[in-house]
Amino acid sequence: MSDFARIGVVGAGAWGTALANAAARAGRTVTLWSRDPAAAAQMTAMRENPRGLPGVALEDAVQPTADLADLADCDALLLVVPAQACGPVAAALGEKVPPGTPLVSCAKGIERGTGAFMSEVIARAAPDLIPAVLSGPSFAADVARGLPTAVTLAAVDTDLARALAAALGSASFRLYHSADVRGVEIGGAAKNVLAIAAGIVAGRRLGASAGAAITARGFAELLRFGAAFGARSETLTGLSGLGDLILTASGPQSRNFALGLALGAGTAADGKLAEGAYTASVLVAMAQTRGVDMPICAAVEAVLAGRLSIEAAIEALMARPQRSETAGP
Ligand SMILES: NC(=O)C1=CN([C@@H]2O[C@H](COP(=O)(O)OP(=O)(O)OC[C@H]3O[C@@H](n4cnc5c(N)ncnc54)[C@H](O)[C@@H]3O)[C@@H](O)[C@H]2O)C=CC1
Ligand SMILES: O=C(CO)COP(=O)(O)O
Repeated sequence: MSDFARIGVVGAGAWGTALANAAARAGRTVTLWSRDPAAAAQMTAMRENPRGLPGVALEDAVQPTADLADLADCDALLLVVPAQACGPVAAALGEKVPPGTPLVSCAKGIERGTGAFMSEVIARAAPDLIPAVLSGPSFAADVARGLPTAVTLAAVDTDLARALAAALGSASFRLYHSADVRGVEIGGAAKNVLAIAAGIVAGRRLGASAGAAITARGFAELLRFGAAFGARSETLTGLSGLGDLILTASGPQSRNFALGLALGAGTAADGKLAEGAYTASVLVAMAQTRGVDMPICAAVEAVLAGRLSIEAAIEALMARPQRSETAGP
C-alpha cells in the first residue's frame, strides 16, 4: 500500500484549505486545486487563502494550482467541493488522474435528483477511482489552526482506510478508520439538516430544554434513517454521526445552525454554504421511500421551502400523538 506522500486537495474553500494544512502537517506534499486561477495565484502570492479561510497561513508544503493536470501525480485526492458539485468535479478528475487513485469525499450531503450518497456519486462519475469518505466533528477554522480534532475515514477496503488515516494523521488531527462508508456519509449529511432545526429553536428563543429535545429527537431520526439505508449503529453513535451532530447543533460557528438561527429570528441569512438546505428535501424524500418517520427533518424541509411557518412547525411537532420513545410499544 502506498504511503500517500503526495495528496491532492480538490476545492479551495474553507474545508479544503484546512485539510490541505492538516495534510501538510502530517508530512505530506500537498497540491491544493481551486477552479479559479485568480484565487490560486492569490494563494501562491500571499501564502494564505483570503477568500476561503482568511487569517490562516498556508503550510509550506501546500502548493496552490488551478490546473487539474497538476493533480495527476498525487497518490490520493480529497474531494472538498460542495456536495452538489461532486459529480461533475469527480468526472473531470476521472479523466486526469490514474485509475486506482483513491478519491476521498469530504463533502457532507446527498445528491439532489438522484438520492446518491457521495461514495455513489464518485463510483458513478469516476468509476476508475476508489471512493472513500472523511467526516466527523471538525470546523475548518479549528483544524486549520491546529486545534485537536478527531474524524473518521471510511473505505470499503479497511487496509486502504487505515493507510489513508495514517497518512493524514498528525499530533493535532486524529483519524479513526472504518469500513462503514454508508454510515459515515449518512451522519454527515443528516446532521446538517438537524443543525438547521437546532438553529431555528435558538433563533426563536425556545429555550435550552427545547434545544436539547430537538437534538436528541433529531438524532433518533438520524438513527432510523441510517438503519434503513444500511449504516451500522456504532458508526451513527460515533464521531461522524452523534459527534458531528453535537458540534453543529451547538452554536452559530456552524453555518447550518447559523442559517436556522436567522430563520428562527426572522433575520437575513449570511449566504454561506449551508449544505443542509440542499440536503433536506432529498433526505426527506428518501426517508419516505423506505417508510422512515423523520418529522423534524420534514419540518425543516417545509420551512425552507416556504410551505410551513415556524410557528406551525413547532405546533405540529408538539401535537404529534404520544408514543414510546424507542421503537417498541
Ligand atoms: N467548513 C467546514 O468547517 C467543513 C465543511 N465540510 C464540508 O466540506 C464541503 C465544502 O465546504 P467548505 O469548504 O466549507 O465550503 P466553502 O463555501 O468555503 O468552499 C467551497 C469551495 O468549492 C468551490 N466550488 C463550488 N462549486 C464548485 C464547482 N462546481 N467546481 C469546483 N469548485 C467548486 C468554491 O469555489 C469554494 O472554493 C461541504 O460539503 C461541507 O459540508 C466538512 C467539514 C467541515
Ligand atoms: O461539518 C461541519 C463541522 O463538522 C461544519 O458545519 P457547517 O457546515 O454547519 O459549518
